Amino acid sequence: MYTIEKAPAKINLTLDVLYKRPDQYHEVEMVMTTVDLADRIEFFLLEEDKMEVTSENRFVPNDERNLAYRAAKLLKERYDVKQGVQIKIDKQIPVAAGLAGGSSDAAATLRGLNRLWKLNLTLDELAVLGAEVGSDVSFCVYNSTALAKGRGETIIELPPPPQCWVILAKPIQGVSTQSVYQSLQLDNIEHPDTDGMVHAIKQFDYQGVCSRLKNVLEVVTLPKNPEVEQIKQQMLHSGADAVLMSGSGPTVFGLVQQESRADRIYNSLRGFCEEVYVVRILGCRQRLD
Ligand SMILES: C[C@](O)(CO)[C@H](O)COP(=O)(O)OP(=O)(O)OC[C@H]1O[C@@H](n2ccc(N)nc2=O)[C@H](O)[C@@H]1O
Ligand SMILES: Nc1ncnc2c1ncn2[C@@H]1O[C@H](COP(=O)(O)OP(=O)(O)OP(=O)(O)O)[C@@H](O)[C@H]1O
Repeated sequence: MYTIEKAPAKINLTLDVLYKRPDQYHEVEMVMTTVDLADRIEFFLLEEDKMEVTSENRFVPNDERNLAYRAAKLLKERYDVKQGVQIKIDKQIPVAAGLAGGSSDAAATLRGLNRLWKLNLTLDELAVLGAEVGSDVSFCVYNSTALAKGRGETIIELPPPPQCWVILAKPIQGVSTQSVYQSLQLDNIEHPDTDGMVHAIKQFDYQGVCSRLKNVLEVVTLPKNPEVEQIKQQMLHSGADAVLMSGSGPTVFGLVQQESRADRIYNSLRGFCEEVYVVRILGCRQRLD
């Protein structure tokens, strides 16, 4: 028996931090959506009681540190599954990029194994489990567009944003999410207009979405990674309607409506940025195979 799942990347249209919680996490409000840059994950049923995870990507651990492995272990233990699984990750999403690649692999593993092991859990149940693996995993279980609250695990789904092209560019140096949150000064934050962003999405207002892109973690990541600001400026100079760093960075995304402009931005970035992608917004729940 065998099944397959796609694990798409997410981008943050807004990211706000409200306060630091007693559990050391930060209370956040974020509007997130998905794009069609995705890892592809295969799951092979093993009658033997063992789990394996493999990926050709040298930055992805092939052991219990892998978030897909952690998700599988959690599901197996919680539902006392006696069968095993071999998980093969075809990594397409850049690692440590702010695109939730590992979280999306974990979420895809919950969906895939729910089928393979015939557990019949709902997406809502998988999302609750996902929160135990990481803050972004619950969002990735649904693969839609959502307002995320709490430490990221409280998901209020939204309609997809107006369709557009998304140019993603990742500087070489990855970023540690933990160190970005730790370095954030909470007393001087300029907060995004989260309600306005939600309204713009509901109204299908592309300009409204563009004018409200904001991520409070930029103030930490940008000074330490000058390439991020350079890429933002280059994208704007080449015709992007709006640009923002995703998550804790360092990936920058730009939005445009015309394909020709997306191509122009892509070509203008290829000189000084190795990893550049032109993708579409997915933004709604779908069966992704
Ligand atoms: C930056 C974002 O990707 C935006 O979507 C998320 O907030 C981070 O999600 P994630 O990578 O799944 O985060 P986790 O793996 O749960 O946590 C990594 C580290 O980030 C910090 N962290 C994360 C989420 C949160 N709401 N507050 C935090 O302070 C914590 O120090 C934690 O140890
Ligand atoms: N399946 C996986 N794919 C990618 N990285 C993984 C995976 N499992 C564990 N990791 C580890 O997690 C770290 C962060 O990787 P990931 O690509 O998820 O970061 P990210 O895109 O910044 O995540 P987020 O946006 O949720 O903060 C990597 O350094 C890697 O060692």
